[in-house]
Amino acid sequence: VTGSGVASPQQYDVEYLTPISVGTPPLVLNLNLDTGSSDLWVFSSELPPSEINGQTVYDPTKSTSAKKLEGATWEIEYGDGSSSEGDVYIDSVAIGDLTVTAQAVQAAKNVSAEFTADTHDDGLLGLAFNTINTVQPTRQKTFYDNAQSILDAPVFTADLKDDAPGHYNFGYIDSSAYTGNISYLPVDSSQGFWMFTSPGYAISKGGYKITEMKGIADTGTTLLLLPTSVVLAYYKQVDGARYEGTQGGYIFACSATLPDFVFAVGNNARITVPGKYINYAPTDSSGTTCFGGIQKDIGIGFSIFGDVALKAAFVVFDGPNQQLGWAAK
Ligand SMILES: NCc1ccc(-c2ccco2)nc1
Repeated sequence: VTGSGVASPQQYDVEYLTPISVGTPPLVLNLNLDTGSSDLWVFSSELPPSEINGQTVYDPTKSTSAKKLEGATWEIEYGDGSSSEGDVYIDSVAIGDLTVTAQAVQAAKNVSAEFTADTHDDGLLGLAFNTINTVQPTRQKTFYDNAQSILDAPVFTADLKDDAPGHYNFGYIDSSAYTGNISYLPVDSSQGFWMFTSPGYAISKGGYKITEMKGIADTGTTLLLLPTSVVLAYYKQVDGARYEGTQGGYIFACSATLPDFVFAVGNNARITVPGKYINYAPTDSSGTTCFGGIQKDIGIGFSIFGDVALKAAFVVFDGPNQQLGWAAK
């Protein structure tokens, strides 16, 4: 079995939403497929109406295949400070032609203001490792983990694009979606993430710098968060760039020319993030000052290769072999 879902960018590619069917009759929810977390949670009929603002809600009483997981609860907080909590149903979940009949669907009873304000996002579908699922007393498996045994190949791929629809594919590698070869790196899943180490980087035509960057491939984070030394070296190449505390990051004139950022995948493969992707978005409606797509990974303990980096690549997530594949496209 294989499955494919389109990944549609929201404004400024802040996140990508994929239509997923839940329950019987199938209810289509637009979810944020997030390789940086492992909970599948959805806006639900159990929320106070004040916390719903246009989202489609899952009502388990209306799904003939829903079964309450008695006594199970969940609560999660994300790196951006957003959070949600609720209870759990076992129901059918499908992405394209791929159906998992007994998937834990975490129904939200409360969501933070950031989620209420994100009117097009009906929830998240976690694609990291089961060990960081938050359901208590018994943690639940991710959609990908449940699907592995029926997939043609036990992998999924992320093909995110700059201001254009891409795809998440399950069970196969679409050889028409990338160029050259796929270079595979070992994954350290001990913290529950798709964690890998890049041995170095280059800035535009600058020299290659050997410096280990341990980071996670995280489709649920918008930006590329890197070690301070690398970030300083990058913005040194951008005339007028400066760290603006009130904005919480590096800003520059929207008219600035931004160099490409190249990171190494193993010793002889490279992924080039075009400078255009690093001119992330205007900081205000005047469009004079822009916010950088590369920022510091301060306080996290590792780097985060978020959408700004991932949309420059075709990425293979291989759980059984604990490896990440990277290809240009
Ligand atoms: N890195 C996981 C994640 C994904 C989305 C969100 C979010 C907040 C408001 C809308 O969306 N927060 C965290």
